[in-house]
Amino acid sequence: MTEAERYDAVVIGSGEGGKYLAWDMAQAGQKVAVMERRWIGGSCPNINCLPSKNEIWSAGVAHTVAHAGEYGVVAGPVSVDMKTVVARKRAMVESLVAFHLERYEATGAELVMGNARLVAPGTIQVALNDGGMRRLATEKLFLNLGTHATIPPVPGLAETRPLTHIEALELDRLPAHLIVLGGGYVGLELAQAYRRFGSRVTVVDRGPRLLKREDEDVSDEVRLILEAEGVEVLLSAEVANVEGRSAGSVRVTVRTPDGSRMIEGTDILVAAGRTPNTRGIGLEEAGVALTDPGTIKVNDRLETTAKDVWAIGECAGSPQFTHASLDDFRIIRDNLDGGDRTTTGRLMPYCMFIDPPLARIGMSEAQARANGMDLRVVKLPMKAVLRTRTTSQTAGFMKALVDPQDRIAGFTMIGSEAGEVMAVVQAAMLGGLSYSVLRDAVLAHPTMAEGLNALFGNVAKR
Ligand SMILES: Cc1cc2nc3c(=O)[nH]c(=O)nc-3n(C[C@H](O)[C@H](O)[C@H](O)COP(=O)(O)OP(=O)(O)OC[C@H]3O[C@@H](n4cnc5c(N)ncnc54)[C@H](O)[C@@H]3O)c2cc1C
Ligand SMILES: NC(=O)c1ccc[n+]([C@@H]2O[C@H](COP(=O)([O-])OP(=O)(O)OC[C@H]3O[C@@H](n4cnc5c(N)ncnc54)[C@H](O)[C@@H]3O)[C@@H](O)[C@H]2O)c1
Repeated sequence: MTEAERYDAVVIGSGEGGKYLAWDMAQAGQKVAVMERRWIGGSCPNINCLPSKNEIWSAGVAHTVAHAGEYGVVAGPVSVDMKTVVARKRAMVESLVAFHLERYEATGAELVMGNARLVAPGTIQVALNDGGMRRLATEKLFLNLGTHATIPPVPGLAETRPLTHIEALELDRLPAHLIVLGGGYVGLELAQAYRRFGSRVTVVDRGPRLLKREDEDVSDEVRLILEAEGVEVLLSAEVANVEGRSAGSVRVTVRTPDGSRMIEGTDILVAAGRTPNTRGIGLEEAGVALTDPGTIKVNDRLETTAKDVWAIGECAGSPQFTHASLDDFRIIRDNLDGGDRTTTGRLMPYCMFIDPPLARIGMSEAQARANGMDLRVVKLPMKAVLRTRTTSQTAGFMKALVDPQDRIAGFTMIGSEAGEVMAVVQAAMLGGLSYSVLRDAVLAHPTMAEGLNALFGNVAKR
């Protein structure tokens, strides 16, 4: 066996947090290597966030053009060329990969393309993609392994060769009837996009409502928005079996409270949650314990059960967002620098990119009530925000929770520009400001954020 090459730090997986950590440590003069088996820069730029938002934007353009007449603009019949949709996305991904390669070059972090596994504590073996093997020994090890789409153990499902988000974002043809298994983030974003491209779309979820982490009024509004565009939504629908072949003909038998039903489609997309990439790579043998769902066991400083081994992002059970993985990097970096930062209590915003988008920061109303919190809840329909009258985007609402000390405990918005408006509220929350600051701020007219004046104007005084 060849002697291991020595490194100060090795990162397995070039996801968001891992690559920033590698670049940061390498720039500080350390000898750092990043092992990546496929996606240079991780999932976000290659197969997840940015490719999906790219194609969702194309779908939005199709929708706008199809509805141009409502705005007095005369356009001809609309058709979508999926080959061009995918080509635009691929060009973006290529440019992002090039950007990442430049960062590796500039920082001096070494990118090693291959499949890595731990063969002993602190020793990693990489099966190189272009053949051969390398062994690296490291002082510090960072695991940024990510997750992959879960294929639920539904009889016949795997045999249909279902699409996951990866293949769905590479489709250069339009499915005639796309069945989407799972009404969460991935399922709903892609369901609306494919509906806008021109597919018939049916979403099947076993839960009694969409987006179970959100309040019921939020789930109901999202469902109304999607159904208004012709997306069929089947809830409390347990999938009994699936037959056929995706990209051809699939038959999905579902059991609902109203009895069994068969849905026939041409393609099936599985969007039923994620499974960590933590099995079979020697983690437990090297003292890195896993939790029951297979995420890496970490404390609130993202330290694993093994000495000098940290975990980052989805494989560490962090919230499944790119910005969470990025913040994991900051926590580890600052603690290595003598700081004392933890993941406890961090504010984690998110935005689901259906149109109009759903954004949330802080608590939901249901969470607050379950915690017995004494909160004032205020709501404002988006049609009360005058900007929406100018754009005809009146669907949705804003909702805020205000605590007894007049601080904002949570904010949810379904509406145009929701992610941007949420950032304003987030800044107020981070600053510990009273809700009255947003109620009384002079906000530019007519903007979506201007609605915050009226929303917080509804808070009853104590
Ligand atoms: C369709 C979709 C859309 C999304 N959209 C958004 C969004 O809009 N906004 C948002 O915030 N989040 C979004 N997410 C979630 C987001 O993409 C992830 O939370 C984010 O990319 C963080 O990932 P990570 O850092 O944990 O790991 P990843 O970025 O997944 O990186 C892990 C890397 O490790 C590599 N790897 C794993 N095992 C090995 C091994 N043994 N050897 C070598 N390499 C290995 C993998 O190839 C991968 O590149 C979306 C997810 C999906 C599925
Ligand atoms: N815009 C964003 O930030 C964005 C976009 C996409 C994904 N993501 C992240 O990725 C994560 C994973 O997304 P996801 O959509 O795969 O998971 P999810 O957890 O959001 O939704 C999965 C859905 O599938 C349903 N489901 C599971 N098994 C089923 C079965 N056998 N039959 C019918 N329904 C079933 C669940 O009830 C749930 O509603 C999200 O939680 C999110 O954190 C974020």
